[in-house]
Amino acid sequence: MTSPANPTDSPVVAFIGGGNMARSLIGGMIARGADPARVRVAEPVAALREALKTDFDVPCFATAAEAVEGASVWLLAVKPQVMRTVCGELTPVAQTNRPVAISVAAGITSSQLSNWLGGDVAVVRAMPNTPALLGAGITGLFANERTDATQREQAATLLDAVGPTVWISDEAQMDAVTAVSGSGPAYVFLLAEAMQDAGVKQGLPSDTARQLASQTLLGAAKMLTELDETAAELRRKVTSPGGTTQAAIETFEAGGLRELVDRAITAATERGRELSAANDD
Ligand SMILES: NC(=O)C1=CN([C@@H]2O[C@H](COP(=O)(O)OP(=O)(O)OC[C@H]3O[C@@H](n4cnc5c(N)ncnc54)[C@H](O)[C@@H]3O)[C@@H](O)[C@H]2O)C=CC1
Ligand SMILES: O=C(O)[C@@H]1CCC=N1
Repeated sequence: MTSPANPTDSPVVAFIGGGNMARSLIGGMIARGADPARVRVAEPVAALREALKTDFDVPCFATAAEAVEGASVWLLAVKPQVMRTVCGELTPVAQTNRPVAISVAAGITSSQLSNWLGGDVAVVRAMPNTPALLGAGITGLFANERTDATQREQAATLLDAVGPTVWISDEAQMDAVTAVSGSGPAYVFLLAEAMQDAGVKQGLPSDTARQLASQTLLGAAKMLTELDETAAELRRKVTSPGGTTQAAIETFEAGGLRELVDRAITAATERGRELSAANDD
């Protein structure tokens, strides 16, 4: 988080839900200098509250109503399936205090969130990912028409603490953002698992295979983000004609990797739409 000249200039942020995604965001914010006293967390699971207190020294509460006391920014980080109930608990205070509600929930739309919080509420949808924990996340953002410039700035500043942010002007695209970058780390972890397992099958010790696969993914990601070359160009530079890479790439292409990735991302995008539809009246 950008360090304000006076730490009390930063808004008090209430996290509703202290699970995996909240933990990644809180960890990233604290590592970048956010004041733990200005981050409040509602989490019903006592063990998760204890871990958040121990690791980040943030005040934790069993209920959402306690956590939002004095908070002008709410970060809703519960599962899509329980979002409506959680918003229902917060409706009176949302209508009185007029916070900006930032939701990281997949699929749930800004109009659903605004309605569930009593109507006419400033809502920002954010789709971060778990590399946020290491400050290496990326977040897609969408703001509804009720948000003002200060609230959009607050949302962007909060998420900028854990990696770059990208504003989306068409809310319908948030499901595609979710499918590419929200869920994306899991695809990379799946690839890492498969590379490690295949390396072990070819005779490498497990630790060695893990180190080789992990550092290769890190190095390739650094080239993708730091060099001014496309993924296709970088791939071609590894692929010597008639060499080992060509043998592997041809196997991937023959196996339909591109179509498989397309089908996977289409399925994730559609699941986002279903999560929204399942929560409509
Ligand atoms: N895990 C990920 O990589 C990402 C998750 N998201 C979104 O983040 C949200 C949370 O996902 P995860 O952190 O993975 O799930 P999670 O299950 O780890 O965390 C949700 C937490 O909410 C708590 N909770 C349930 N009812 C509550 C209530 N009434 N008040 C306060 N807290 C309550 C649960 O005890 C749980 O710890 C989801 O909506 C998901 O779509 C978005 C981007 C990436
Ligand atoms: O799997 C999910 O639904 C959430 C949203 C993006 C990553 N995890």
